[in-house]
Amino acid sequence: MAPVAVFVGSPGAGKTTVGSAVAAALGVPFADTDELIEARAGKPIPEIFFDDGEDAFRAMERSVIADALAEFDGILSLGGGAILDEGTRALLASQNVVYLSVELSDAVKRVGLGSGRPLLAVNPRATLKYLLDQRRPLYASVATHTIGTDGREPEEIADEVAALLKV
Ligand SMILES: Nc1ncnc2c1ncn2[C@@H]1O[C@H](COP(=O)(O)OP(=O)(O)O)[C@@H](O)[C@H]1O
Ligand SMILES: O=C(O)C1=C[C@@H](OP(=O)(O)O)[C@@H](O)[C@H](O)C1
Ligand SMILES: [Mg+2]
Repeated sequence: MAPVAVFVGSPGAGKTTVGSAVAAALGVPFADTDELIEARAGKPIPEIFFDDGEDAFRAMERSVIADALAEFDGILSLGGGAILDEGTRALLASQNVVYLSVELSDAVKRVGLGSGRPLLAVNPRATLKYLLDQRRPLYASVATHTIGTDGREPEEIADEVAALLKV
């Protein structure tokens, strides 16, 4: 058993929103690793970062992703930083990976002032610029499909990805 597809991309790329819509369109289950991590840790992501630190979060993320890749048969959306971990990138090598790309301006608009992303709690625009510059090559290195999302509605993107995965 393995996921139908795994979604990667920056915070604000739409992994959670589009991944869930694609799962609904294909009639398969949806899971988001951020939710799986919160369930395993028994606390929200900002608390994990605050109490345990980013390294502990990444280790838990790698373990949750490894389990989901072995057991879960649906659409799996990852957190935006999952690909920073070399072990996680190695796990993705044999998977169908959809990279939702987004440029800075749309990413900033989408994450807005929303809470729940501890890395973007202070100066979100500058932080997102740094994250995007650092991570773009890593997203590209694990991607089997790259889908641009700038200026597009989630429904349109989900239709394109669902059609791609149906073939
Ligand atoms: N293509 C899009 N256009 C406009 N808003 C979007 C788009 N994709 C997602 N959003 C909105 O942006 C926010 C972040 O989306 P989310 O799916 O949580 O992204 P991610 O999981 O990649 O961080 C949500 O409020 C969502 O409704
Ligand atoms: O970019 C990151 O490092 C993170 C992105 C978040 O997921 P989203 O990309 O779904 O916002 C979440 O995993 C955590 O806050 C760390
Ligand atoms: Mg998400």
